[in-house]
Amino acid sequence: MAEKAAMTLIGLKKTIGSKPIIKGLTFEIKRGEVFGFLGPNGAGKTTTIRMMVGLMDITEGDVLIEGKSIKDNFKEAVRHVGAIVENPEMYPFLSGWKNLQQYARMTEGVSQERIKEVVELVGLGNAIHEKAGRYSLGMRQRLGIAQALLHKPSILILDEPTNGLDPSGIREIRKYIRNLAEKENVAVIVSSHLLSEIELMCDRIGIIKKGELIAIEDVKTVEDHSALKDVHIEVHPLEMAKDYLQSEMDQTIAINKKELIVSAKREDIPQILKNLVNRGMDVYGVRILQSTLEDKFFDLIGENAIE
Ligand SMILES: Nc1ncnc2c1ncn2[C@@H]1O[C@H](COP(=O)(O)OP(=O)(O)OP(=O)(O)O)[C@@H](O)[C@H]1O
Repeated sequence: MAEKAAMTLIGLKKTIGSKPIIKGLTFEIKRGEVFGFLGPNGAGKTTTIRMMVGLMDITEGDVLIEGKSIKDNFKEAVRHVGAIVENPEMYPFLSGWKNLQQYARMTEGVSQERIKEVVELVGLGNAIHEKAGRYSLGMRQRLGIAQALLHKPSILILDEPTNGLDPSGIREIRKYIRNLAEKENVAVIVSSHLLSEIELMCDRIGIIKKGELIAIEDVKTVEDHSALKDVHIEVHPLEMAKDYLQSEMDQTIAINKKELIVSAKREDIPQILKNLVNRGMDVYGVRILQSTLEDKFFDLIGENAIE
């Protein structure tokens, strides 16, 4: 999986007029990982991405791509980048295949073999021979990704790739993005203002708010079985269960409507339930509440997520 950094941001800043838009971003993205760049509208994702790909001047700091500074060594640096920042340009009256060939002609060293390979990677199959103008939004996105991959970049940057897609389109894009991070060992950066749309495709998510990076979260953190969790137990009689567990477990137990809320480790739950049942109490249900990445996201960016 993840290895050396494909892209490094060092104290990246952007000021427009006298307004600081990006206030010093420092982080790195490794090959083989899908990195989510998440933040509410106006947080500064597009501005950062435009600097990452050289579409906008950097006010201060730098972006290194495969170790090359985009400021000092622009040509060498952007050679490694494939990106879709605005809607991918394509000729609607040409097939997807012809579109790719057209593009390949303008790009150095792209073989016919490579075109076949990228079509395979994004799963366009036979649809590649249909006119691009008839493609669904999801298919257009995939053709755009194929195009961005032609020159074998080590970083692929997609600004809001799930925007406007329906749930099945999002599922498809997710599958192909994961697939190409693994098969092509590229670093993929996807931006979004909706956690739910990118959570399942990312290895890590960087959260940006008002031009600052406020957290980087591992998405696939292994569940910690020794951590205390709020266990909600629907049991009858409630008071009897409460008294029993309080004296037995020596801890405060809360009551929420018909449920007890016990703070316990996962491994202790079976014994707690057995004890209740053995003492003649009826257990109707058990739920474990754990804080999700979503809770964390809202905690971090605050209630006014959309500003
Ligand atoms: N040319 C500009 N002049 C002045 N302010 C700008 C300019 N471009 C962007 N901004 C401001 O910079 C901030 C960040 O914008 P940016 O488009 O990068 O955010 P974003 O996170 O990509 O949001 P969205 O999801 O809405 O695209 C916003 O407050 C925006 O108004």
